[in-house]
Amino acid sequence: MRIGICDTTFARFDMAAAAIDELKKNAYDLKIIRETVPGVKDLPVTAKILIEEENCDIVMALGMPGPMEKDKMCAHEASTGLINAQLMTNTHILEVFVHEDEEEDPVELAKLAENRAREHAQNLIKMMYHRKAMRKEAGMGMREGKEDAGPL
Ligand SMILES: Cc1nc2c(=O)[nH]c(=O)nc-2n(C[C@H](O)[C@H](O)[C@H](O)CO)c1C
Repeated sequence: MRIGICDTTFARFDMAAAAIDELKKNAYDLKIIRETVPGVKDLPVTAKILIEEENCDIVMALGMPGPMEKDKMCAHEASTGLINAQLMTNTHILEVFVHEDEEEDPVELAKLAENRAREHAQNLIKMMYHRKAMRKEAGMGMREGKEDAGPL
């Protein structure tokens, strides 16, 4: 299994390291290919290159949009790009974004970034190895990085 990881220097936390650690703890036949780029708008092409040129079976794209309006616009553009890259390649790219203004306290923001990266890595494992486990969570209000919302 070849897993692509792309992340940014703009982010203020090394989410890729957390995701890679989580993947290695939960799966064994992994080859992880990591590319770091400046920011979220560089992630779509990087993910597509990981799929098409590095033959990755799935990709995690990790980034941190800043708090300004222009940052949120940037994140939206990046998300659209990531969706296009998935459709063009018929390959999942898990978008793992932590917005800098999701938490006031930098300690809490770091915890959120770590947890969200790890929980998306766990999702990747389920998607690639344990699809039944994913199915069991349908409609359960699952969230990554914070408390699950839970089912209605
Ligand atoms: C405004 C802006 N905001 C962000 C951001 O919030 N998070 C991020 O990761 N990158 C941002 N960037 C940089 C772009 O994503 C990209 O790196 C540059 O436009 C170079 O292609 C830009 C230009």
